[in-house]
Amino acid sequence: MIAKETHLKDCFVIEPTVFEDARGYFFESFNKAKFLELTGLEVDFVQDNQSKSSKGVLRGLHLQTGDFAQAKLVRVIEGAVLDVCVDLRKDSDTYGQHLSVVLTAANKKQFFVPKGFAHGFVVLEDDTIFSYKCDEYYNKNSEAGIAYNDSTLNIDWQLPMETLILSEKDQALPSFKTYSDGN
Ligand SMILES: Cc1cn([C@H]2C[C@H](O)[C@@H](COP(=O)(O)OP(=O)(O)O[C@H]3O[C@@H](C)C(=O)[C@@H](O)[C@H]3O)O2)c(=O)[nH]c1=O
Repeated sequence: MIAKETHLKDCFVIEPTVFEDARGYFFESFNKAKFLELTGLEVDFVQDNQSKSSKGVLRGLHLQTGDFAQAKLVRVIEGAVLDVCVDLRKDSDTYGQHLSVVLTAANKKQFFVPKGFAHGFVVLEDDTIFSYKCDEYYNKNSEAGIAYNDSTLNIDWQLPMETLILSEKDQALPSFKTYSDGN
């Protein structure tokens, strides 16, 4: 397993060691001790989530605030996504900057999104299954988000904007400025 640092502090791209043989493959999808050794971060995951989406579905940009802020370790089990996180830590040198990583079933990459980041992904293949671990429980009242198409963030989602499929909730998310002014 390797953990690659990124330009956003505490954000890591994890590449597991994959053992292939005549039966197929095996890899450790999470190992708390190795994660600590490689990243220096101690995480205590308490909830696992899984979603399935068609090509063009965009989920995000989401976060939970306050006591329910979540760090997430995300990956793709089937299909492919462009995964994006945005640094919303006001004391961070990279506040407002984002990072995009292509996660696929084939590359088996994982993305560690720390607390204090908004997170989202766009689905690049039909029947994509997305899976992630969270270090805090879901709390509806702590949910927040930022519009995926915010002009300040200017995220390249790699698919034509008019083909994207969003939930009603995600279509109503505020701009980066509106969110930042209130938090
Ligand atoms: C996130 C979540 C949702 N739900 C419920 C609420 C709702 O009825 C239904 C679907 O929720 P959503 O539309 O918010 O699902 P979704 O848009 O997939 O939300 C997820 O998006 C990605 C980008 C993230 O980073 C996640 O943290 C999470 O916010 O599932 C839970 O019961 N537990 C959870 O942890």
